Amino acid sequence: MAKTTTTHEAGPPNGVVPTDKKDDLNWRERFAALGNLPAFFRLVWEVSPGLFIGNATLRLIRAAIPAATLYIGKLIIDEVVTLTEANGNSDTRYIWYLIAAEFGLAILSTALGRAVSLMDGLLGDLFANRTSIRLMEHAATLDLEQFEDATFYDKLERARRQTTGRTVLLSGVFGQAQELISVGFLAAGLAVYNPWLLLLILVAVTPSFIGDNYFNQRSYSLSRSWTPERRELDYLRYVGASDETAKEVKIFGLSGFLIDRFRTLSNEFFQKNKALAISRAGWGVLLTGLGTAGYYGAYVWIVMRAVNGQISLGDLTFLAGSFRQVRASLEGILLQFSSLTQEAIYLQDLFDYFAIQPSIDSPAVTRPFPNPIREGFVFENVGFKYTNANRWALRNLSFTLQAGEKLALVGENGAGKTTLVKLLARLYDPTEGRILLDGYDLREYDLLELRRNIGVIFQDYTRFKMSAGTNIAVGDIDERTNRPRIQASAERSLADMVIAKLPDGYEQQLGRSFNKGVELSGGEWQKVALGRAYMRDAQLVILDEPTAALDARAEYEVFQRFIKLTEGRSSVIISHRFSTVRMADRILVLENGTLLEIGSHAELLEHDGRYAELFGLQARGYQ
Ligand SMILES: Nc1ncnc2c1ncn2[C@@H]1O[C@H](COP(=O)(O)OP(=O)(O)OP(=O)(O)O)[C@@H](O)[C@H]1O
Repeated sequence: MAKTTTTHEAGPPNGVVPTDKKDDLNWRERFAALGNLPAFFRLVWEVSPGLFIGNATLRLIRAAIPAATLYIGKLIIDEVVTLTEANGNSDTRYIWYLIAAEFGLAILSTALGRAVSLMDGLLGDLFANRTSIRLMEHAATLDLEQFEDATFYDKLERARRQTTGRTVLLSGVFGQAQELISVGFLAAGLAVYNPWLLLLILVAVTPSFIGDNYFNQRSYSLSRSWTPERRELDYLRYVGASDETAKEVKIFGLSGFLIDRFRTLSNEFFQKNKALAISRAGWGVLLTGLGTAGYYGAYVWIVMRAVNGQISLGDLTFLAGSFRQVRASLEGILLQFSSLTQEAIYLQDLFDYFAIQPSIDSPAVTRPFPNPIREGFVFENVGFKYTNANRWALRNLSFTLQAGEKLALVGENGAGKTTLVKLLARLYDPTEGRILLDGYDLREYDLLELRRNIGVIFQDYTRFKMSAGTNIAVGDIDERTNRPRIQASAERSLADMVIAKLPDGYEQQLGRSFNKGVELSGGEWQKVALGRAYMRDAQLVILDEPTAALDARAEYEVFQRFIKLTEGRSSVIISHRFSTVRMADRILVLENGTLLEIGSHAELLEHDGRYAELFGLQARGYQ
């Protein structure tokens, strides 16, 4: 791959192409999305059954409070009327009990409200952590190729957003259930007086419900169809204001260009959103106006009945209060319902992401990994094409990497060297042909065991913003506390000299993103990354140009040591420096994804083909 940077920094994804446009969801799909709720609750339950049950119980109790409070209010007013009529000749103890009861309910309601939001918060945090962990666990199982696909990235980004936003759904659904039960109590009270009142309420709240649903659907469609652009916005924000890119942004004066692009994109989104928000607000006023009219219609009816002496003053306050509450709660429930279906649809993105399955995996029955490797790796007519590419990155490739052999790969940029290495480590599987290890297809071995036996240091290795010691230990992370081993690896890769100069030595935080972090030079980073190759007891060690930033003397020394220290083990070295390449037992020359020549340095010079030509070119350059 023609790369312009040498390292892979932990930044946001780039590469923005249109994604799948499943943006217009109808009612049926919205209801179907509610089907995600049971799975969601299973996840919440797994997080903490205790908090789950506690939350549900407290909410149930709280649901009964509004109806009880209103009813006690009615009793108080009726009692006041009785006491007034009795002209002070009556016992007032009863009314004090009633007031005490109402006070008790008010205190209970506040206490329960606090307890419930505390539990919501705790559950939400636990859920967010658990989902983030699952997200990372799942990402670890997926194919490298899936990460290079823009549609996949959109899914991943939507899923990532789910990890933090789902607390809203959590309290939303619990709150809905609580409100529904609460409405049930109040509605029962209303129905005793007149069931038609309930029908009137339903008619009054329906228009605004339909309106809200419609607008929620449109805003979901808008936000979803804008996923790629939002990713681009994130990316622009990152490139425009990050320590990683600041150098080039300044030198090339890119900030104007980046800001213009950001402004154009964000403004376009803002305009679309604004249009939607304005029309939503306008319709909202009209439709809720209808609801209000319905409410006052019923209110007039209740007041007239009280005036005519058909119901008591207490009944009047109870009915008017119940009516107002039922209407507000129903409106809330219906409103919440549409945002609930919306949340449930977003949830679909999370489950979609978890449903993605890797295609590169271990077979059900695996073959024991050879230790030691006896015959080596055999490429049999191997061809590979990247999914999104229309040309073959490798084609008709047949050769053997013998056990214990040191093989160098040579070829121009884009010839397919890195791709070949990725096939060896099963980051991809061949599109055509097969790769055998000791006579059996690589796909027959356990994937993790294969990877454990292969150590690769890529040219775009990751500069982890962690300690120097950890940056070496990632070569075999289980050994991260094994300081002698880390030190031995550092000595072998010449990183020990780099680390000796750091104030905190192996504990030194690297990279400037964190407090007290120290930045290394390109060559120093490479020496640290090279240490990873020595951490692992791999049978095949691959170095994909990890020495490009080293000075000539350091590279020579690194490879001298490498050849000596990996004695008896197979290795593959990719380098554009022929002084390094010639140290290998054999050299494989790739051109446009095909094998041009293979042989030892002497043989290839003798052959006087492309290798001899390139070698001569570089040698002359030094004369
Ligand atoms: N992830 C990818 N998706 C699509 N095409 C890719 C991908 N990676 C590499 N390619 C293409 O495959 C071809 C071979 O790339 P590869 O990285 O193997 O070359 P290379 O020989 O290692 O090059 P270099 O010397 O520049 O590192 C190139 O044409 C490149 O554009």
